[in-house]
Amino acid sequence: KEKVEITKEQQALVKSIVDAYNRHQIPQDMTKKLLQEQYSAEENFLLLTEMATSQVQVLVEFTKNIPGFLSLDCEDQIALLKGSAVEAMFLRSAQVLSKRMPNGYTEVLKERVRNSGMSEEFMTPMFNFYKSIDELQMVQEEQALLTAVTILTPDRPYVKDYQAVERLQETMLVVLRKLCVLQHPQDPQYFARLLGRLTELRTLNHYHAEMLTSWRMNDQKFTPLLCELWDVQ
Ligand SMILES: CC(C)NC(=O)n1c(-c2ccccc2)cc2c1CN(S(=O)(=O)c1cccs1)CC2
Repeated sequence: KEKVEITKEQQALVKSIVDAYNRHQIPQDMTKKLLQEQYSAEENFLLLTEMATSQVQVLVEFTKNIPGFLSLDCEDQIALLKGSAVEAMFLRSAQVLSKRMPNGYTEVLKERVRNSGMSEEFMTPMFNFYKSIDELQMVQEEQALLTAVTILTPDRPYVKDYQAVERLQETMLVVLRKLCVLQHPQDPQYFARLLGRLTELRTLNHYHAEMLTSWRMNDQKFTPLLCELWDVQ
């Protein structure tokens, strides 16, 4: 039986990342707004725009707290944020949905997302992803570390110092694997399943790019931040 030990410094690393992850949550009132009275597709779209824009700001703050991130080359920091923003948004969305919310809230939230002018063809992969994350019932340490691992993916476009990013990601993966072994002793495949979600997440990048071009409401407006991030308009 493998004896898994988390070192003091690894504990400190997890603590700083989880604190950052909890400090930088999307304002609850935003998700509550989605739960209030019946909205039209246009209003749902606007709410998602607002939430996604807020999520990008939250993502930047969270990323700055990943130990070692700010020591990376500045242009690589931008390349990592730009390259992981969509995946981080879908991961955060899945984590919002897998939270224990008062019964019925989750369904209402899903209904609003479904009725936001998005083409049906993207609903299936997106909701399949949400379901596969929910099934994992991740604890907050795993959620925070998985988000950090996603951001620190070295093979994003325009990353120059691949090795530096790979070293940081490796540090996160070593700790995440230990946490999974300790948290899910009965499921030795848990860590592997967690990494499998990252592969599924990458496929959503492709759908997202098509989503943007195929948005049914032709007069939809994204915020300047989202346009900058996604190279649209
Ligand atoms: C929690 C936040 C980050 N999630 C969010 O904004 N969602 C959610 C979502 C999922 C579960 C619960 C609550 C919300 C579904 C979708 C988005 C955003 N995108 S988007 O960024 O492409 C977009 C931006 C503007 C128009 S469309 C479309 C799909």
